Amino acid sequence: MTVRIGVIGTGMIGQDHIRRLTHVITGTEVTAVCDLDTARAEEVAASVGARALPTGGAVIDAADVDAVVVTSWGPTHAEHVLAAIAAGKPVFCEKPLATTAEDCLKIVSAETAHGSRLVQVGFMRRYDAGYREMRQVITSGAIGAPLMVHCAHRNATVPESYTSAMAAQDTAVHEIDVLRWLLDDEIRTVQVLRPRRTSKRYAHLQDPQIMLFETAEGVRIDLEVFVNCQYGYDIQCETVGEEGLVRLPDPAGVAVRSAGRHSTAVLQDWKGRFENAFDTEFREWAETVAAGTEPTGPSAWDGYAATVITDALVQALESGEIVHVDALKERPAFYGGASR
Ligand SMILES: NC(=O)C1=CN([C@@H]2O[C@H](COP(=O)(O)OP(=O)(O)OC[C@H]3O[C@@H](n4cnc5c(N)ncnc54)[C@H](O)[C@@H]3O)[C@@H](O)[C@H]2O)C=CC1
Ligand SMILES: O=C1[C@@H](O)[C@H](O)[C@@H](O)[C@H](O)[C@H]1O
Repeated sequence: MTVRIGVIGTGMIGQDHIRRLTHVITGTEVTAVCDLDTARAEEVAASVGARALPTGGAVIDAADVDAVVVTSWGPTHAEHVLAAIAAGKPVFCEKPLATTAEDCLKIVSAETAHGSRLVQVGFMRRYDAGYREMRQVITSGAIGAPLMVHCAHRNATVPESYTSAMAAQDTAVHEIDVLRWLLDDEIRTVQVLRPRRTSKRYAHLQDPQIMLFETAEGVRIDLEVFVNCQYGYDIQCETVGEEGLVRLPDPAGVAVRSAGRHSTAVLQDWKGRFENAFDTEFREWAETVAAGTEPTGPSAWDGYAATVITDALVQALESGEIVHVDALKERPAFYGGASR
């Protein structure tokens, strides 16, 4: 069976996912798209033989759409995800699930009332081969109980519209999800340290930031977010346990020896770094849609937890204090039972 997909939002990542669903993944086709920029939607639709429809609602309700991909701006996600649940259609929503915890909870309630999972959130790092292997090592017990995790999330540059709060909402949100999943643990406190600001970027921006987390099990996590590091896109993660450690590999690249130097290239953006992860993410999601089974990736609950924790980080950035993530509710049985 070919899964017929409707895509809401044909901007940067929407176009990348449409390419993926058309040319990389087998068993999927994009049949309908929409965008506020109708000319862009028409152009993208024509390039893959799809129809451009006027609104997200029209895409969701279309008879030739079996499942929906939401790649519009974050504040519009909740509306589209809720409409897809009301239509009983599987929906893959790029991060964030919603920009407020309240909207995330509306989605959780709607999905729970529907009675089975329909929503998957686009936290693609769970599909990265390195993170998957790291999780296997941790769960196998090979390094003993995890004690500390050291992470870095560096982007070469960001546009001027990027704000200090986005270091949590847009960037660290990926670590928040992948760390909860890696450790099978919940983040309970957060703190943000403000190092000297880089002079290479905008005066309004606190960059870099050091985020500190403590989990329910007492694991301490430090995360450097530096979104104007200049030299490239660099993701680091090292988990230290009682009996050893496991470190994320750098992406493979040829080693060049020339002019007295031995070097390998550093990737420049997330598209290249996580390309294989995005492919696997969509392949596995489409398989569940084709089989009529529940999605197995990050759930609406994970989307909710990520939003609550990023809210706490923004509060911690402003106050300089340790913030307890008290707002996070207990995970319902529908999503796998009580979190710690
Ligand atoms: N997983 C990841 O690593 C990444 C995820 N993202 C997420 O993907 C989403 C989209 O980001 P980009 O593609 O970078 O943004 P973008 O601005 O390039 O594209 C968004 C598109 O959505 C359209 N749009 C906005 N509201 C709409 C609505 N109600 N109906 C139809 N179209 C609408 C806009 O006109 C625009 O063309 C964001 O939520 C972002 O956080 C973005 C980059 C990487
Ligand atoms: O999701 C992403 C962007 O929105 C964000 O701006 C970047 O910092 C992340 O590295 C990327 O994965």
